[in-house]
Amino acid sequence: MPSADAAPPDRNKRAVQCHVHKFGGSSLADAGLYRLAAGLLDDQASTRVVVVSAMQGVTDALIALVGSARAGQDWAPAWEALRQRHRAAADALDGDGGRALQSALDEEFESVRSELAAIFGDHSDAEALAAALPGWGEVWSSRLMHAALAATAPGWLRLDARDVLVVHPGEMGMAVDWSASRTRLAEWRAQHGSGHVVVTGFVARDAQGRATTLGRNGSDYSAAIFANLFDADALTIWTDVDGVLSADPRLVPEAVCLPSMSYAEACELAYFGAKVLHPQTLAPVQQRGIPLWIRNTRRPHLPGTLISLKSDPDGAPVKGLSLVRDMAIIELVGNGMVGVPGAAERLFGALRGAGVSVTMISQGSSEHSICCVVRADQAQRARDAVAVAFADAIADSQAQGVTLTDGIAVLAAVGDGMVGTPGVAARLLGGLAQARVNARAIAQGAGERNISVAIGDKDATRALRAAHAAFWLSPQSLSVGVIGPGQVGRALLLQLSAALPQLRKRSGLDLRLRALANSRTMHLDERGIEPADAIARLDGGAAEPVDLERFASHVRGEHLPHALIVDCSASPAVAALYPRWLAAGIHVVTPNKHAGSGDWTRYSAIQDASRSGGGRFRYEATVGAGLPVMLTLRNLLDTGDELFGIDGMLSGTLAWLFNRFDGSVAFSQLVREAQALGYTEPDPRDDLSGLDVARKLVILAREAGRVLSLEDVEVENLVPQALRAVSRDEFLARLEEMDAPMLARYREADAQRRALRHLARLDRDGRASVGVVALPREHACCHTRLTDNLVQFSTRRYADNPLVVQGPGAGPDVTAAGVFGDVLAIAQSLGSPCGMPLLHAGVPAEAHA
Ligand SMILES: NC(=O)C1=CN([C@@H]2O[C@H](COP(=O)(O)OP(=O)(O)OC[C@H]3O[C@@H](n4cnc5c(N)ncnc54)[C@H](O)[C@@H]3O)[C@@H](O)[C@H]2O)C=CC1
Ligand SMILES: N[C@@H](CC=O)C(=O)O
Repeated sequence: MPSADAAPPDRNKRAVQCHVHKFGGSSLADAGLYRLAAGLLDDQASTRVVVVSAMQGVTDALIALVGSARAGQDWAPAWEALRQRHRAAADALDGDGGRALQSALDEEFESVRSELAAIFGDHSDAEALAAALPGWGEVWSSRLMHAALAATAPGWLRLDARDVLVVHPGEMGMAVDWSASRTRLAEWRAQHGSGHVVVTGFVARDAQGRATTLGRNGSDYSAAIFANLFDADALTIWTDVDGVLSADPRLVPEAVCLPSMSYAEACELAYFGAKVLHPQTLAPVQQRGIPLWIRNTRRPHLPGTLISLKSDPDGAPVKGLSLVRDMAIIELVGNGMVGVPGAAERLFGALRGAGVSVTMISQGSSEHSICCVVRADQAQRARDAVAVAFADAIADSQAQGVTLTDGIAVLAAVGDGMVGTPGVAARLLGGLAQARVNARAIAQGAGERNISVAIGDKDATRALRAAHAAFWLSPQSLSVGVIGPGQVGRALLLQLSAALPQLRKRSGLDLRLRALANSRTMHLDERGIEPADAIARLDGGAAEPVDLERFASHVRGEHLPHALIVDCSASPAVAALYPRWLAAGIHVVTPNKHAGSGDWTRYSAIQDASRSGGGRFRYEATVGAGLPVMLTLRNLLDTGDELFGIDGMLSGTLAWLFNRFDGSVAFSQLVREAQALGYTEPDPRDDLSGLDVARKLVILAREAGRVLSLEDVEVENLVPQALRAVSRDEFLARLEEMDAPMLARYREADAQRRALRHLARLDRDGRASVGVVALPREHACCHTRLTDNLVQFSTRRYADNPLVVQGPGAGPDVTAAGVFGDVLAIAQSLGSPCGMPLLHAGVPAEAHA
């Protein structure tokens, strides 16, 4: 684009003299929207210039009309439909204003009818008419906008850009003849005055005086050209998005609207696929330093994005990410190219000759190969041209050949803040690596404003989301799924709901509940569910039948850096899925004891998957609920201590029952109370049979490196034989059958001044046992309260006087707190790879209409 004269004026030094506003077709779909647009021009600029696109869909309709006329088809019905649409809008906008607007439109529609007839009849002017005809939409639109504005304030002028704007075809699209256009505008203003003006976008005149258009996206370009010609202080492009977003929000739900960016950043993003701005648009405003706002017509209360000389000074290294799909890599490999001048020139000369545009270039310092990325639809042509150019070198074996790899996309990270900031590429490539996306080629210019990575097109969305997460989200962002909102799961959701705002604020921990499942249904949510409302969703219309495979892949997602599943069920079937989840990189936290105490092969698979770089596995709450039992054991062992034995009380339910049971209240009634308080397992027989405690002992023993399984534990079962095999409901109905034997046992112990306590023991030689013991009343275990667990670790360091962990060992709240602690431990261990600031500024994309 040829240079516009005049240096950028200092626009901060004076009040706004002239503000150019541009409305796109999406903002001008009907009469109501014209009025809405007119109502937005409430700035105090002394001159307001409004550049309009055609009504939504009209340019496409005109192009289709030209196509029909060329093909000899009947174009009249479509022409009439277009006319009626404009008449209706004119009627609504200019109802009482006489016939002036209608007759002007009628006259112009008649001109279009004649032009279509000429194209249909293959008149000698047909080509020129066909090129200019799509521009009529802007002419009509300017009339409608003029009517809408005239109703709000008098004195609006209307300028047909074809009267002043002179253009000629250039290498990069239509180029402006600035001098001729400026002179013509001055003449026009001298003739019409310098009031507020409505201008047709998209249209112009060529050097021969023929009407033409600026090509696709030409209306934004027109607005920038007129901002330059009017020497405006500001240009606002009103559109249907809130501004320039950090990434395409259809692909990245987390995309944010950027408050500001530099021309250079906007240009890079525009070149690399951000649809909101065409690169050509920027040059006329950049040359005169005119600030450009992108704002949403339907949400004018939002500030939009300001594009100006300066970048946002918030220090964020990357402003936006863009993706170009449907690309291919052309690679030339050759030993004979090493150190030989001119190979690159020959290659790019060949591509130029074939009319192929190169999007990205990458060459290793060995010069052994050079690759470039081109559009897929030009790839074969590009390959053939390079093969011909290097035919002699290939014949001489100086070059090995030219390869074409299709199915490529280019992901670009753009930002002025990248200049001189170490670690940007590391974060980008680290994000891609985490999402298991392979970088096929990488390019960064010495300008350091853009890092481009060629990737497989099938990975494009995943890559974009991963890269976005790497720059915009806290590295401690976790996508969370919760299974089993029963007693513990519910308590956890409430704790999450209460703690999350503070956690986010104080420590940058960003836990997003995105999935919830019970044994029947699940609810998956892309953006995140408020935990306190989550359970209601399982019964709502958005719930679906549970499918834990889909559940896990949703939680794993692609746009959050980490994923975590919390299993609050007591299901062995769910525990069986842990190895797969961990291997897929999903962290697992659980109070479910089946994984830690179940089948040895599965236990080993879980530990292996976790150790070999998959997700992390934490299950502190399986023993002692919220007490730091496992943590204490791990610390002892990790610091070199040696475990001799473990003994104590490991059941909250049994501790509570034996603390309360004094013969005055039936044992069965106490069991029912314990169940109602949420202390028991879903089936209380797991507690009463000693199985639950046996599981805990196995978990601790394995944590200490012992190979112990449930079958190895000697277990005393308190459940009468007749109740062991019946259903859970029948067991609960017949609970009273436990009363007599338990009362007898209590009386026998009481007679000996002893108290009943349920104890677990793991010996130095590996023997494990659990059961009820009548202890002297002075024994430490008889001085516990409520659900207290008491766990004694005898070790080399704590040989004479064991280390004791004591406190409440059951109940939804304390268990949930233990689970939450594990979640936080994992989240806190996920650090930023290179410690650079993230970009938090901006309006979240969820705010988008
Ligand atoms: N209650 C307590 O004090 C403690 C409990 N635990 C453990 O916490 C877990 C939960 O206990 P509670 O909340 O008391 O049990 P609960 O019976 O109240 O809740 C279990 C939940 O798991 C869901 N569920 C069961 N099978 C499922 C499957 N196959 N798929 C998806 N969801 C399934 C159920 O729908 C229910 O929502 C158990 O593993 C228990 O051993 C651990 C320490 C203490
Ligand atoms: N039912 C268990 C709950 C904790 O694991 C118990 O009572 O200890």
